[in-house]
Amino acid sequence: MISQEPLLQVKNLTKLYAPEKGCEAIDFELYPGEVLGIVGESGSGKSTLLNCLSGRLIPTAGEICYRNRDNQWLNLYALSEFERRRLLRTEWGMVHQHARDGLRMGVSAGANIGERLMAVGERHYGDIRARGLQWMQDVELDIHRIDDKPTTYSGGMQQRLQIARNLVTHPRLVFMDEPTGGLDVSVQARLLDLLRNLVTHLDLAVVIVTHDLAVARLLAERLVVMRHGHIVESGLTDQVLDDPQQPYTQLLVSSVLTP
Ligand SMILES: Nc1ncnc2c1ncn2[C@@H]1O[C@H](COP(=O)(O)OP(=O)(O)OP(=O)(O)O)[C@@H](O)[C@H]1O
Repeated sequence: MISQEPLLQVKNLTKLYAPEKGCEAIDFELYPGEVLGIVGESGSGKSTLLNCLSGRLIPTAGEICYRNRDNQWLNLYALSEFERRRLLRTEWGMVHQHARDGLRMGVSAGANIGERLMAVGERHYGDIRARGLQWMQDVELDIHRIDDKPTTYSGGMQQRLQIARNLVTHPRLVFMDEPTGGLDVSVQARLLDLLRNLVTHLDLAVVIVTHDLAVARLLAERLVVMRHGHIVESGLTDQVLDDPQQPYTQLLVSSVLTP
């Protein structure tokens, strides 16, 4: 359900490494429960934008405002780094393309899920363990492997674990960077199905970066198309993909451009 007040407001956001390298003058709003896809060819600025949005890369100009659980508007880069990190652990989640960037590989799967709960103040070992087991089930991981380290998991399993670790604290907003990239096609399809169900079931707001338009079509309600650091087209996913207005989007959709 999309409510009237946005969760995130992005105004004139700019982070440039060189002319047209990075992102420039980005404006959009994200509503609760909405999945926004950011698509574009390699080097168009998708990751730069996502890193700014998720509080991990300080922009050169512009503002990102987030409405928190207490209904207060926070200006992301007016917060201290400590407060931004706290948001990422509590109200937000971040699913990286490479699970090793989002997991602690040296501790068990159960600890990977449990430490997120501890970070939001849970202390009861039995409860933390029970929720770890439940989440392993929810992402279709074998619960008998809860004490194994992620290094012994396959790529697809690691990605499921990373998703469980992120969602266990019931974030309101999750950033995803190519969450199915680098996986086998069959593993990708099952993971996408799982993600779609979780996003709907938990009513999550998501910003997802992908160069795969099939992933965008399946998960995102709305798309922004980036080129050379700018948004060249945006709108409802079906509209953008079925009836692209801009020549660049037309090329992208007809797969003339390689990712
Ligand atoms: N730390 C950096 N220093 C200098 N230039 C950078 C840096 N990070 C990214 N860039 C440049 O900014 C541009 C946008 O990069 P970005 O990673 O945001 O693109 P992308 O759309 O996410 O690409 P991909 O799909 O390949 O990940 C590229 O030209 C890249 O080389």
